Amino acid sequence: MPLKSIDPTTTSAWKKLTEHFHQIKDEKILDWFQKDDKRAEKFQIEWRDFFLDFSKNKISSKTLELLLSLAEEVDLNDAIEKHFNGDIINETEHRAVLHTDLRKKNKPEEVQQALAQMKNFSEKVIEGKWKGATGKKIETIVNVGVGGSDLGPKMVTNTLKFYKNHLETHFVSNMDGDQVAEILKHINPETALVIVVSKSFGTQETITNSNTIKKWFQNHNITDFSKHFVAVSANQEKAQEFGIDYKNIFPMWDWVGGRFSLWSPVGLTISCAIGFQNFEELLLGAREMDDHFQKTDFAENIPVILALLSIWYNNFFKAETEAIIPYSHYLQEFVPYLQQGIMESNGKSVSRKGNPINYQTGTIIWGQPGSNCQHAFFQLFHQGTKIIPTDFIGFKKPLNKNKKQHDKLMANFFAQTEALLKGKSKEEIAEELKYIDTEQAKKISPFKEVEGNKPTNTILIEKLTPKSLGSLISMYEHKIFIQGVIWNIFSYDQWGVELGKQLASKILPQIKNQKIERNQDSSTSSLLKRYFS
Ligand SMILES: O=P(O)(O)OC[C@H]1O[C@](O)(CO)[C@@H](O)[C@@H]1O
Repeated sequence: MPLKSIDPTTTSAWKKLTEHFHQIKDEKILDWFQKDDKRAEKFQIEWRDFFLDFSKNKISSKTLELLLSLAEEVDLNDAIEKHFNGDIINETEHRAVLHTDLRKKNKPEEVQQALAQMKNFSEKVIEGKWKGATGKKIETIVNVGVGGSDLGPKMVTNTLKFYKNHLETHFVSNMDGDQVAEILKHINPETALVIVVSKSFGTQETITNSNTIKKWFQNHNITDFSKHFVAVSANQEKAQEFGIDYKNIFPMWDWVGGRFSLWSPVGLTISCAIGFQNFEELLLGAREMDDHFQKTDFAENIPVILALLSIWYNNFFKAETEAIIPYSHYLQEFVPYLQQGIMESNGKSVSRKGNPINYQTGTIIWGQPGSNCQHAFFQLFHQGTKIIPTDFIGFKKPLNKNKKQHDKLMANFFAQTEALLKGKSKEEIAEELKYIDTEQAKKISPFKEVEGNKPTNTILIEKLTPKSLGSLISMYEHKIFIQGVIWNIFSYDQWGVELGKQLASKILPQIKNQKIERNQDSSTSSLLKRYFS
């Protein structure tokens, strides 16, 4: 059964939220804290090794109640059931959306087989039993893919660097040949293994980069590609046509979207880099979050609460962006990964009935690890004019036994959400400036004022492990789903991306033939002329 199509703005919850917004939009979160010493307790969720504090938001109990009734009115429960049941909820591609099946307890037979194949392969590579064409052990893995076939494996491999074995890992994704050239400069073809990841096996970037690497092997007199190339694809035929041995092809399925695929054989590089057991832990963490999402009341449900808060800011406060700030340097690639997940999924403007919609959907996601970003863009958070709801993600325990330094990092983590909440008042500034000449103090005082009242969520996790990372990724995956359901859009297609691909395929022959096509806009034509000259 397809998802229901309910325009959220026609629900009574939406109307009530609109009225409610006008009543509370200028209130100060800090005043609410002062009036209610139980506020933190009211707006927090403890789940396993996760703790979510969402009390530093522009919400009252009434707001939460109305947001929860919005979820009920659009029948989120029905959507969750259809999602996990494997109904065709990706209607425009006529597909089920079942990345959750890759990590559930009783996995489908084909998934079990693929996992066994991954385990066997990664163990062979790690233990040095997989030999290159000249008989040497594999030392370097090169993952070739783009979008979901790159961002997921790259993010997890790099985030879990602490758990990595001796294998060196590289990721080639860009059409820009400089990326692959720089990587090939530093690796030995005799000990390199390439994992070509492409669900379609037709993506220009991936095929071009793979061909470049093939040539590089040939230039080094290595022609037995079966020892140096494996592929992950839903298009086994095309992978074989490319020259990959059929025994070296791992499956992918049309019911797994590229940006949700790291749990499948797309995660083969992860499994090689951190070992299959850790890969299984990652799946387990995701499964536990799936269970939490599926079975917990909305009021206590982490992904539901995060999704509703985001809708509150996006659609009522008209916030245009949302930031995600992990206080762990290991999570450097987390935001670029989520940018694809969130923006490719929910950057849509047509309802599930096919009509244009007149309200905002997908938020713009950005961010970087703290504390670096405090010295980069946090000034704009504190004193800029924009509202930027932010998720702060931190870990209680450090991985590299340097507790003192971790305490300093975490002091910054807690201080930032406090500063964003409290700001700095005129009175506090006057007190600070009392020893300065009064004229000068008066002059600089307005520049030092910090308004505060900026919304944040704090997600505090016990420790960065494969399992907790699995839960964290799954948490955001479900947030994407919930928001798509409420916004009444299709989250699992990406037709917009196709247009650029089509136009590039028209421009390339013009470049090759140095000949401008007639029916093209004059800007593109003149740019091409300049490129030719
Ligand atoms: O795995 P493939 O088929 O090469 O596709 C790569 C990426 O291209 C897209 O289709 C569009 O950017 C993504 O959704 C996908 O992750």
